[in-house]
Amino acid sequence: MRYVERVLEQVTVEDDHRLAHRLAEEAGELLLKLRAESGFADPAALKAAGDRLSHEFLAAALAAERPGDAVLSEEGKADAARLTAERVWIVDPLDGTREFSEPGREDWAVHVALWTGGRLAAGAVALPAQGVTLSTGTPPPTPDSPADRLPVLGSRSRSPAFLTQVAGRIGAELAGMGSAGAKTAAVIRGDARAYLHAGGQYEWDSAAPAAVALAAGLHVSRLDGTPPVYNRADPYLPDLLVCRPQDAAALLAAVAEATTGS
Ligand SMILES: Nc1ncnc2c1ncn2[C@@H]1O[C@H](COP(=O)(O)O)[C@@H](OP(=O)(O)O)[C@H]1O
Ligand SMILES: [Mg+2]
Repeated sequence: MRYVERVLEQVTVEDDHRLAHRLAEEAGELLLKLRAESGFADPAALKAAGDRLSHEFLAAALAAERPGDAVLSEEGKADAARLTAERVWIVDPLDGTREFSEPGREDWAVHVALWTGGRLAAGAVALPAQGVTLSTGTPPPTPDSPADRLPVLGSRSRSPAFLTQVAGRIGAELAGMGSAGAKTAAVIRGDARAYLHAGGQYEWDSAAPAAVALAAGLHVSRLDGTPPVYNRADPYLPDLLVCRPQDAAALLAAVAEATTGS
């Protein structure tokens, strides 16, 4: 390949950070507009329309901007090419779908992450109703000494009971919030002590939040302490811990205690 062609084709990791940020933000703008125009009279229709609108935008934008890359999306799971692809975008067009359909709630997100070389290389979590997008290109600083008595966050609708016990182990209460992205963002910004999830989830729910949290220097693991692995044949990834590194050992020990009784 000639030098000029090679330069023209080269996509840097900075470009990927920027693209993740821009696409998550633009999908979020479409979702805000949809929410404003549709109202909340038919929550099921609003959820379905939001999922579809954001998925179609992201799928078309990724096909145009990165035609050689594969996509794993909550709304388009059947792309088998991803299993042999070098670069895979892992996308949740609307995370916190339930909260998106409820008036006044800000705990919903758009997730865009890039997996390559066996790891998450870029990602963005847009929180459109909060006017914020967190991304790996410019990871936000995490406060060194967050305020005492911050809650540990879990699913608003599906947190298993043992997570209350786990939060108690570091002297915190478990509070409910929608969306894996919104909960992870709250930990990054110092508004919560940790995000704990168990009982079921998929790669698209946690890939972009994990990418941003790792870039911000936080601990991200499964509840058994191992790193989450992305772009597997079965995208089921049922549990997650995001916290400050200094809280990880106590939280993981509390999970082990609560789940094995040891
Ligand atoms: N037990 C479970 N099984 C499968 N998915 C789950 C789950 N609990 C939560 N999730 C998914 O994880 C995301 C965050 O959940 P929550 O808001 O409850 O914390 C949601 O994604 P979607 O909103 O994209 O469906 C939700 O569907
Ligand atoms: Mg989701």
